[in-house]
Amino acid sequence: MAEQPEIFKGLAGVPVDYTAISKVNPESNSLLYRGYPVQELAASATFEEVAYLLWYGELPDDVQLAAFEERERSFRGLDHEVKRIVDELPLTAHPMDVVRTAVSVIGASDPATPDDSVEANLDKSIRLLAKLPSIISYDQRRRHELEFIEPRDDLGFSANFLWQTFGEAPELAVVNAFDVSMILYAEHSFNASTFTARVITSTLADLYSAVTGAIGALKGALHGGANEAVMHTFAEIGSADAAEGWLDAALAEKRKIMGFGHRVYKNGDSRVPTMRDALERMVEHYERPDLLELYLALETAMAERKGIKPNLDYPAGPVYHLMGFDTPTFTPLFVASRITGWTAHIMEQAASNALIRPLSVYRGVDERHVPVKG
Ligand SMILES: CC(=O)SCCNC(=O)CCNC(=O)[C@H](O)C(C)(C)COP(=O)(O)OP(=O)(O)OC[C@H]1O[C@@H](n2cnc3c(N)ncnc32)[C@H](O)[C@@H]1OP(=O)(O)O
Ligand SMILES: O=C([O-])CC(=O)C(=O)O
Repeated sequence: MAEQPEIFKGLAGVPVDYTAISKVNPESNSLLYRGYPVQELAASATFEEVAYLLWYGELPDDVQLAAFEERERSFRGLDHEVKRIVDELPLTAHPMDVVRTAVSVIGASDPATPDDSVEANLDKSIRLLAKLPSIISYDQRRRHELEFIEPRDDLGFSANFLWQTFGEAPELAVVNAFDVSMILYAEHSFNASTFTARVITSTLADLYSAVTGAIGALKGALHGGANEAVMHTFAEIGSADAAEGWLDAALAEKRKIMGFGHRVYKNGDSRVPTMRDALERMVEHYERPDLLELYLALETAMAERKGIKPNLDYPAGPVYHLMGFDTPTFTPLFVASRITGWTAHIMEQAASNALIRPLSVYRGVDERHVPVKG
């Protein structure tokens, strides 16, 4: 019998291409965006600066940043057509389905959709970055029978996002924590949704098609959907003293504990300490020490039972909860950030393309023949 090729299920451990956008290093537990450690960016840059860095390869100077911010702010509004189609979607639709549909509508209405020049793709990317907060806040508010709040062009990305969602001038501490989450979620090499975007781009399909596919890939609980699942877990557990018992029962049922584990990091996610600091600040701000106690109790129990550490979704979920976002809106918040990384990868793939088409090893029934009738 012919020797069977080795199969790498889930492409685990298989390098499939080069990238200059980010470097995930599990050995040093570090993450670099275009060479800069993500912790330094979270401490000293804004999310807009990080978006610029991911797309253009360098941090902007003051003039470049001012021009970039002005452009981003000018695209924040939503066309009537997008609102009309969102309004037609049932409230049973998950907010990720709403975001996916809205991006698809924007792509179908944009005359520049087939233009795959770098300039056109940068333009589409900044438009999507600017519009996603409007889409997400519009959807959360319609579910509470609240009117859409028009974007403000005197606020940065994160402050405006919070303003459009809650209709109150957000406090600086909250804006900062939200901005940190956007920076940390922005980019992570060949994760499942980014790879999906690259596969779609590799067929020469347009940027909107690639982003729509990436949103679908992010929705699943093994990827972006885990930030929502963390809050469901917390609701199920109730309080810190119930965490150990809950975990033992969940593990006995062979359940995956959402917000823990990672395909690449096996000794903790490089982004968690920064996001956990933000969580601690928010717990203090909103006076919810009980939430941090529950967070720590489950983290400790998971370390003891399985030796598995949290990923970024574990601290991000409770931060968004404290800010007042509805739980099903958490993964769309991930989209609002990751649009930067996805589109940077779409442009990188387009610039050095090869159709992505791996092989499979057939193990179905042997060749057979359709019986001749009559
Ligand atoms: C921003 C992000 O997208 S980060 C990822 C968010 N996803 C989650 O939080 C979902 C929960 N986590 C998981 O399901 C996994 O850790 C994944 C999918 C993220 C990574 O999975 P893989 O690299 O395929 O690792 P794999 O699933 O093979 O896990 C290895 C072992 O650890 C166990 N394990 C890994 N994560 C978990 C978990 N969260 N809960 C319980 N057990 C786990 C597996 O059951 C497996 O055990 P076994 O060897 O006894 O079968
Ligand atoms: O890298 C991954 O597999 C998942 C992840 O953490 C991310 O996309 O941020």
